Amino acid sequence: MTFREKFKYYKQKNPKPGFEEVLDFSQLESNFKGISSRTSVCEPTDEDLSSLGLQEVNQWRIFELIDKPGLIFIRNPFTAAGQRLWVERSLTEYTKRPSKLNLDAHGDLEPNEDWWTVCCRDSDRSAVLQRKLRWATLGYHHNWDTKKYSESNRSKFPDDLARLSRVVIRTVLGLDEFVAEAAILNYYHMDSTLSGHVDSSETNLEAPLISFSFGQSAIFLIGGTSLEDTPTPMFIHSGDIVIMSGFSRLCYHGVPRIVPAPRTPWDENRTSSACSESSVNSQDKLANICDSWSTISDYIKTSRINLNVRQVSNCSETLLKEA
Ligand SMILES: O=C(O)CCC(=O)C(=O)O
Ligand SMILES: [Fe+2]
Repeated sequence: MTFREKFKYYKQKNPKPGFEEVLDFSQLESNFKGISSRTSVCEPTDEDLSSLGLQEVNQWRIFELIDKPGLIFIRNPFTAAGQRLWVERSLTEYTKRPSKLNLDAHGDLEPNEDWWTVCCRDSDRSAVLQRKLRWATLGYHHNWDTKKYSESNRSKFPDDLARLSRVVIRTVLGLDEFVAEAAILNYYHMDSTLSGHVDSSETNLEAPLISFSFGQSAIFLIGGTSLEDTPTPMFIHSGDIVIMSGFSRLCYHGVPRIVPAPRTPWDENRTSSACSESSVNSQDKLANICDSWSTISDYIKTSRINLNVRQVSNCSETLLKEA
C-alpha cells in the first residue's frame, strides 16, 4: 500500500480501522521482528537528568527500525513530574512571544495578549482559543509558504528545550555537536491529522531531527523516501521520543490519527503536596505548575503536543545565506 492509501485507512472514521498492525513499543519487551534494541552510548549527569525530568538511563528502552536505519524510538524516558514540566512549558512558555503561532494571522489575540493567559482568565474565549492553536514556531521560524528559514525571521531558541534535545541525542547517538535552532510545536486535538511530508527545509540534512510527544497518543506513519513505499504504522504515546537520523531523516512521515492515551503518565505520582516533588529542582517553577495544573490537565485530556526540534545550519556560528 502506498503512503496515501495507508494514511487514508488510518484516518477513516467509519468503519474504524483495525490497529493490529500498529507497532506498540510500550508492549515490546525485547527483539521483535523488524526492530532492534539499542543501548545508550553515554551517561548524562544526574543534574541533567533531574533538571530535564528524565529517568535514570538504565530505565530507557531504545529501539531502531531495521528497515528504516536511523529511525530511533525511545520509549517514554520521562518521570511523571518531567512530563508535567514539558507539557506546562509547551502551553505556558513556548506559546509566548517571540514564538510565532498560527493564531497570529487570525486576529484572535490583541498584540499585548498571550494565548495561555487568555485561556486561563477568559472562559468565554478559552474554548475557541484552545481549539484554534495548531502550531508554534521557535528559533528559526518555519516559513510555511516559502519553506525557507531566514536570519530575518529568527528568535532565540529556548535554552531548556535545546539542552533536552542535546542531552538525549548525545546519550543515544553519542553525537556532541547537535545544536537545536528551530522547533515546530504541533498542538493536536482528537480529530487533527498531519499529512505526509519530508522535512527538508533545513540546510543541514545530516543533523538528526528529534521529536517529543506528550498527552494523547498518535498513530505515526513512517514511510520511505518515495510515497510509493509502504509506511510502517506505530503508536507514539506520551513521553515517547522519535529521532530521525541517517537514512530515515528524509523519509515521508505523517500523523493520520490521534487516539486516546491508554495511560496518563502525566497524572501519576501526584500527591496533594505535589509541589514537593523532587525530580525537578526549581521550587518556584513547581509552585507555578501546581497553580495552573488543573487547566493544563483539562487541555491535555483531549490534546497531543509534539515538539519537533531541528538543527538548521551546518555550524551554529555561521549565519544562513539569504537566497
Ligand atoms: O506529530 C508528530 O509526531 C510529527 C510532526 C512532524 O512530523 C513535523 O512537525 O514535521
Ligand atoms: Fe515532520
